[in-house]
Amino acid sequence: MFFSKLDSLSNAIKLISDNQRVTDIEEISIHDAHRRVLAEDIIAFHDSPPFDKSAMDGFALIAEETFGASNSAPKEFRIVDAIGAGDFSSKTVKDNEAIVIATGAPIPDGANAVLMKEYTTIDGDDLTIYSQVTPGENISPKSEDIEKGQKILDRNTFIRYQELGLIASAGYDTVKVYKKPKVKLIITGNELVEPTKEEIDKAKIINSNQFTIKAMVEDSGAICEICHAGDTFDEVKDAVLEASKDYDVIMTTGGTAISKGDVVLDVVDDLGEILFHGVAIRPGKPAGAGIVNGKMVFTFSGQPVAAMSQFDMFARKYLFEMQGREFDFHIVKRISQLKIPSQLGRTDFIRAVSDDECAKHVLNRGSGIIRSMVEANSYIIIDENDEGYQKDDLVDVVLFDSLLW
Ligand SMILES: Nc1nc2c(c(=O)[nH]1)N[C@H]1C(S)=C(S)[C@@H](COP(=O)(O)OP(=O)(O)OC[C@H]3O[C@@H](n4cnc5c(N)ncnc54)[C@H](O)[C@@H]3O)O[C@H]1N2
Ligand code: MOO
Repeated sequence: MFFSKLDSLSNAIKLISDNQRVTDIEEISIHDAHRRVLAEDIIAFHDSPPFDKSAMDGFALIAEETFGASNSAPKEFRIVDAIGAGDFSSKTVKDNEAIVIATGAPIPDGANAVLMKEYTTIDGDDLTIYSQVTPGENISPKSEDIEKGQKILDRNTFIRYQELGLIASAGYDTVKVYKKPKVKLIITGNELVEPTKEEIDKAKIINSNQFTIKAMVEDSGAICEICHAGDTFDEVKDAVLEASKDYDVIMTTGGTAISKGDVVLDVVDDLGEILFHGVAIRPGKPAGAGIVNGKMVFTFSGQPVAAMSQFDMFARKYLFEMQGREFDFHIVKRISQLKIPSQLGRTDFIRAVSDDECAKHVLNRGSGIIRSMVEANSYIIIDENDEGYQKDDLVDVVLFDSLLW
């Protein structure tokens, strides 16, 4: 595998989407449904509010009886009952009568408005009012928020806190959502060591990909378990085969290039089918993907920045769409503060610091410079048909924040 022919980024993405799978559906408590994706339409079981309710603390009365009331022309009413939230009154309000009512309590029969307490004085059961109200004033009508039987949310809606409130008010204590995909992250490389404050042995490298890629998986709504395989064909093969039985998606890092020991794609080829290996992108050219046991396998580079960029280019969309959630890069236009050279026929994802107007790419662009990803808040994307940009050209930018689950 010598990368003599590279797939275009768009073709590689298409090969993945042609093999898109969706997770099963599970029914979970609404307590656990925050940031999940609905796998059913939500049809309201109840009206909300379920009755005409008072929006203020005050007095339920007949609006027409208050007409003309003012500070200089107060009017007198008689208090005949009092209700708090959770109570209701069995009395019917008649002319010149009022019922003390709390915010949230049901409007009693006969009344058609609530006068706020601030515009009244009380002496025993005698109420003096100093303001008029119009019919319907300070009443939240039944079903103004949700109507029983109405479809209030569509399948595939992402459940934020706002949707949770609506779903609960509609009467759902459980909800059907897409299962979180289970991802096995297989880290290859005998040179890798765990983070340590001690001196690191010669030729060893701290395994940072296990942290970045796992976190990116979790940032895409999925669950990630890590395993460490060695570098040999058999070790990687065992790990991939095992993972393909119990996990929905497999990701590997390392061993994607062409030197001895870069066995990952050989394993995919042996166990299943390679969809692509080698893409006209920078960083991350040796990116690959394949199918083993019906499961998507993403093979990322060992180089930390290449692996993160490859995840963004290929895996994020796959994980989102597995859970019924659409994903596309949200491109915004920015003015490039620097000249950016690129090569025709290759798509570049260039780390950049962008604000509301401008983008400035990070100068140290090596695929091992994790700090460049930390400094950056965005990618400038240079299409394969562009040869780069001059200073002050408008460029396509994707903000990292727009990629998150
Ligand atoms: N002759 C060629 N050589 C290379 C090519 C090429 O086209 N022709 N492509 C280069 C590109 S681009 C990349 S990217 C890398 C990809 O290499 P591998 O995927 O085979 O990765 P490794 O060789 O295993 O490791 C590369 C580098 O990354 C470090 N590494 C590996 N795993 C981790 C980890 N879990 N955490 C942190 N760092 C890790 C590893 O120690 C190496 O330093 O190939 C180029 N070569
Ligand atoms: O992606 Mo490689 O890291 O382009 O050098």
